[in-house]
Amino acid sequence: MSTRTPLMAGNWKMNLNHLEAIAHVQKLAFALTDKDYDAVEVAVLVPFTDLRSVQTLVDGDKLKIKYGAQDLSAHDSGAYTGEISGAMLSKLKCSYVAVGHSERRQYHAETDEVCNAKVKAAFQHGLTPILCVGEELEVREAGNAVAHTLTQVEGGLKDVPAEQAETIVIAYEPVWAIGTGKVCGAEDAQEVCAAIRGKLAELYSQELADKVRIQYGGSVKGGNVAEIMAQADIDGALVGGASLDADEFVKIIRFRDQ
Ligand SMILES: O=C[C@H](O)COP(=O)(O)O
Repeated sequence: MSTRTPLMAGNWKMNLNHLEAIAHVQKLAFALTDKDYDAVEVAVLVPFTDLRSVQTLVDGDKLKIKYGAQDLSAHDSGAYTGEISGAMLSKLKCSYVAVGHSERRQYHAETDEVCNAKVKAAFQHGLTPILCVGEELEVREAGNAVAHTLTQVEGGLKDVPAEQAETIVIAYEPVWAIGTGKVCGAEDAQEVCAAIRGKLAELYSQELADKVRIQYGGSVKGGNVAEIMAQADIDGALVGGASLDADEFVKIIRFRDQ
């Protein structure tokens, strides 16, 4: 049986200002119990402008909710207007940072090379990257979902040493299932997640592959999370829309009760 602790991460995307963020995290914290935290790791990936507020709340109330950002710069510092470095996120005690979310790849032209540089920057600053991968609809329809996704995994991990790679989180998010209400069938998601684990074994070792947490993302809700989490190679969810509703996100965290 897997010893991987499930990671349920809410990606708020560009939602909730710093005041709304406090209210939302307080609501989550009020609902969650030690039993929840013993079974599942809970994280929120928030807009940069929310980080300080969330940090203050988490620190002040000694909350067990982890937090992080949705992107970081590949650079450490310098003339990169509008960018936020890994060092800055680390200073705010972020645990996680998403890298290569499909919305970054699509709207900001992030390539596998850029994602690879960001994965390295995250590790360099003590952050755990959540590397997002997944195919567009036409790629799936052409039968190339696995090959496409594995290319992204390999590209994102290029020259990343094993001692870092073993702590990465990979989120498999088929682009056509994001925010559309169309969930990837649990068996289809398992097929790709198993292939990702196989690729990690090929690139590193089976022992390392067995340690890495692989999330599924794409229209996850309380009503479908149990079936997704029942798959052998799925170790959590990266949740967009449903994470903005505290009650729904709590249901996802309590997937064993659904
Ligand atoms: O990062 C989260 C994913 O993009 C999934 O978003 P969604 O749950 O709204 O489909």
